[in-house]
Amino acid sequence: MQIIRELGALRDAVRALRDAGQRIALVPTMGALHAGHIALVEDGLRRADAVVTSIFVNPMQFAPHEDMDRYPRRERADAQLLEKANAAILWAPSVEEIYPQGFATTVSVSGVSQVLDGAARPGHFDGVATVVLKLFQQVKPDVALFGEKDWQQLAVIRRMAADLDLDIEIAGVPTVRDDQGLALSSRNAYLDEEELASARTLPRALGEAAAAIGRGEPVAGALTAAVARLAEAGFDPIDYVSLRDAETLAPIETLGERPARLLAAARMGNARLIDNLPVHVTTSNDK
Ligand SMILES: Nc1ncnc2c1ncn2[C@@H]1O[C@H](COP(=O)(O)OP(=O)(O)OP(=O)(O)O)[C@@H](O)[C@H]1O
Ligand SMILES: CC(C)(CO)[C@@H](O)C(=O)[O-]
Ligand code: BAL
Repeated sequence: MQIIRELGALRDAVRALRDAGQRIALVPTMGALHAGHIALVEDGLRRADAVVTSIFVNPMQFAPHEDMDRYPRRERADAQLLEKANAAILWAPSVEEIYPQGFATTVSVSGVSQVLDGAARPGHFDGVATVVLKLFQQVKPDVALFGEKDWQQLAVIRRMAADLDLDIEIAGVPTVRDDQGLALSSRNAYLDEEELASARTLPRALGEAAAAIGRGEPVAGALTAAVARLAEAGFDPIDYVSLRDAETLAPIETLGERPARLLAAARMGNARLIDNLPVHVTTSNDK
């Protein structure tokens, strides 16, 4: 695996892959890699011949009070994991390489960027869209893979790709969870054992609410019960637990024809955690 830090070298390496007839997948990350990231690389290798993984802790998507400075950084271990997963290139640029002096452009996807995490973290998705479009321009992948754990991010990127006619397939990869259902996340490293145990209430509360709504119970009651469970487990603040249209993220009060998603964000200790699940109508014949 090549580790590349400069744009000129990246362009040369990508061109060489393309000249060799290879289809290219891009997996953008912020590093501190875990099995969720590796699932993206593995899926990339099923969809393309060569995977480029980027590691870049993007200052533009962090607010000044957020955890940019203490975000876990462990490039050496990350490189070993990627090598083992058969990634072709690790693209690990510096902040100056991505945002040189004078950088002045922002990509802003309205609507889907402004609700939920976009409301809780103003400007966050502008930072994500801007850096992802830059990564797309740098690597020019055939396909780019994103985790469903960050469901809203995936929706923002799909919207951007459609709106800007990007000729790149955007693939969502199912959330990888630990054996008790907690979504793997680099920020789980901020939790001690006790907090980790409490954090596992998040997928359980979402699972129960999704099942209740699927059975036809009132949405508002199911959401209120989930919030109460999270509060009891020690989540504070609970930014949202909300039923949304899976694509537009518009609020939903009753299940209809379009796919629905239940999304939540809440803080446990020093970690702000997010999670989401699909919500399907079930009948008494369903298991
Ligand atoms: N558990 C997971 N399952 C599948 N994909 C994941 C998982 N966790 C992260 N990803 C995906 O990996 C990509 C890079 O995410 P990122 O580097 O921010 O990791 P993270 O674990 O989500 O970190 P954070 O704790 O900062 O949210 C994103 O597309 C994200 O959705
Ligand atoms: C997509 C991304 C790499 C952009 O910085 C980041 O938001 C992430 O890791 O999910
Ligand atoms: N995984 C999303 C990146 C962020 O929280 O900034």
